[in-house]
Amino acid sequence: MNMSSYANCISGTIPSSSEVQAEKGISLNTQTCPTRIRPKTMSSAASIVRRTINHRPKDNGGSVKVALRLRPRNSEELENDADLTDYVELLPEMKLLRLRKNNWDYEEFEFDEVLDETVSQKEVYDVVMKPVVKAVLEGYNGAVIAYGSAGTGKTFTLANLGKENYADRGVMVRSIEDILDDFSFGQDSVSVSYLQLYLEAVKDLLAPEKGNLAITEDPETGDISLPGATSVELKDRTSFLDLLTAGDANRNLPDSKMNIESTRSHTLLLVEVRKTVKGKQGKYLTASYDGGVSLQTSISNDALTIKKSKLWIVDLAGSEIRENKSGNEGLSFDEAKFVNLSLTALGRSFHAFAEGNRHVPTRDSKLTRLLCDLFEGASRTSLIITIGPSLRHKVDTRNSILFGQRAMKAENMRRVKDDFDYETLCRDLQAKVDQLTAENERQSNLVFDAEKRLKRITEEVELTIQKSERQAKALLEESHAKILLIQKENMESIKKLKQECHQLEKDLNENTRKFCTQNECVALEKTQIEDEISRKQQEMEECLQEYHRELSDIIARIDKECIQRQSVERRLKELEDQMKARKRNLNVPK
Ligand SMILES: Nc1ncnc2c1ncn2[C@@H]1O[C@H](COP(=O)(O)OP(=O)(O)OP(=O)(O)O)[C@@H](O)[C@H]1O
Repeated sequence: MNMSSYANCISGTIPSSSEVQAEKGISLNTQTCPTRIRPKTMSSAASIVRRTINHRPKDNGGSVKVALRLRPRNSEELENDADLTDYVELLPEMKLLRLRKNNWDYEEFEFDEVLDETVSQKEVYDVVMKPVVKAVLEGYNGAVIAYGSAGTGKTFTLANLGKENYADRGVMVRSIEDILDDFSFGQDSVSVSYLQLYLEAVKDLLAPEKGNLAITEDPETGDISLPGATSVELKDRTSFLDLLTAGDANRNLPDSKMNIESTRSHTLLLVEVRKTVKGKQGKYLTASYDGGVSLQTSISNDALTIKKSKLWIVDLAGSEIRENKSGNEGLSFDEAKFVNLSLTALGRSFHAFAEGNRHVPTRDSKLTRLLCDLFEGASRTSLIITIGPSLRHKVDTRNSILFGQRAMKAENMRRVKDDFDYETLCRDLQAKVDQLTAENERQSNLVFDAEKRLKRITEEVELTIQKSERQAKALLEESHAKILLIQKENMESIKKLKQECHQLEKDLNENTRKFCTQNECVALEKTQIEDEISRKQQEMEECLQEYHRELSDIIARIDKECIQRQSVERRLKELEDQMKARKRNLNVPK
C-alpha cells in the first residue's frame, strides 16, 4: 500500500489521557510499535483454515438483531420543522416506534432495540455492538451494518473517529479498542482491510490505485476472499485511527462528483482476528463450543489452537438512492441501479435468513457475496436502521423501517402486515374495544365491590377502634382505682408495720430489762443454792462422821459379840465333845 496516502492524516486522532479516562472501560494499548503494512490476501489465511459449521452461539436469540436509531434534529430541522407535528414517536422501553399517519392514526413497529435521539455513542456501542465483538473474540464471525437514508447518521454511528469530541467516536474505533484490550501481544493478531463498493466495483481504500478487486471463491470450501485487498496488522489504537483517516481520505476523491460518492457507495471495514488459545493436543476447540462456525487451525505439536474470525462493519449507501428520486442530483442510472441491486439483495438475504430458508440469495450482488459468511448460521449480526426525525423524509424513514422489519423474524413482522390489512385492523380494534369495554366493566365492578368492602371494613374498623378506646378507658379507670386502693392498703400496712415495729422495740426493751432482773435473781438464787449446798454438804459430812462413828461402834459391838460368840462356840464345842465322850461311854448306838 502507498504509505504516503495516509501518513499525513494522523494529527488530531489521539485523545487526551483525561478523555480516555473519562469513559470507563476503555483502556488504550500504549505500545508504540509502528503499523506493519502487510499486503496479504484474504485467501492465503483461509487456505490453512478448517471450517466447522454448527449451530448459533447459545445466546443468539434471533437471526439478526435489528436496532433503530433516531438522529437528533439538526439546526435546519429545528428551524424549519418547528410548526410540523412529530412524525416519529419512539417508545424505547417498549422497543416500539410509531409513525404518525394523521392526528388520530399511527403505525407501530417493534424492534430489538429502539434508541432515541438522546442515546450516546457509547450506549449504542454497548447495546448493539458489544455482543458482536464478544462473539468475534470467541471465534465467531460478526457484523454490524448501518442502513438508512442520507444524513441520518450511519457514518456518525459507525465511523466517527472522535476527533472533535472523543465521546462521539463510533462503533469502528470502539470495536478495535475492545479487541485490542483482549489482545495477547506476540500471540494474537488483528488485521484490517478497508473497502468501498461503488458501482459494483470493490475499491481498496488503503490502496486505491489497485482498482477493482476481484472476489474469489474457494472451489472446495466455498470460502469467499479478496486476494488483492490490503490487510494491515494493527498493533495499537493509534495505528488504526491513522488507517481509517487515510482510508476516509481516499473515499472523497478530488473529482467533485466523488464528493457525493460516499453516500452512493458502501464502505466496508473488515477486521480479521486471530487468537491463540491453549487446547488439548490434536483437538480443535470447536468441540468445546456449543455450536457456531468458528474458523480454527490446530497447531498439532504445541497443543495451541488458533481461532480465526471476521468482523464486518458496513456503512451502506444512502437508502434513498435505490428510489432514484428526483432530489438526488446527478444520480446516474447506474448508481441507482447498483445501489438498488445490492440493497435489495441484502434485504432478500436478511429476510431469507430470518425466515430460516435453506437458500440465502447471497450471489445476487457483490455486497452479499462478501458478507455471505453472515448468513451461514453461526455469526452474530446487528443491523442499525438510522432515521431522521423530520416529517419531510417520511417516505425514506418508512422505507428504512420496513427494511429493518424484513430482516427480523416473521413473528415480529406480523404487526406491520396487520397495519396494512384494514379489515383485520378494524376487526382487531373492535375486538380490542369490546375486550377493553368488558374489562373496563369488570374492573368497574371490581372497584365498586372493593369500595363497598372498603366502606364496610372502614366502619368495622371505626367501631372496633371506638370499642377498644372505651375498653382502654375503663381499663385505665379500673387500673387507677386499683392503684389508689393498693396505695392505701400499702400505707396502712406500712403504718401497721411501723406500729408493730415500735411495739417490738418496746417489748425488746422490756424483755432486756426483765432479763437483767432475772439474771440478778438467778445470781441470788445461785448464791442461796450454793450456800444451801455447802450447808447440806457440811450436814452430810457430819452425818457421815456420825455414821462412821456408829459404824465403828457397831463394828466394835460386832467384834465383841464375835468374841463372845467364839467363846460360846468354844464352850458349845467343849460341851459337844463332853457329850460325845459321855455317849461313847454309855455306848449308845448310833
Ligand atoms: N446521533 C447523532 N448525534 C449528533 N449528530 C449526529 C447524529 N447522527 C448524525 N449526526 C450528524 O448528522 C450529520 C449526518 O450524519 P452522517 O453523515 O453520519 O449521515 P449518513 O447517514 O452517514 O449520511 P450519508 O449516507 O450521506 O453518508 C452529520 O453532521 C452528523 O454529525
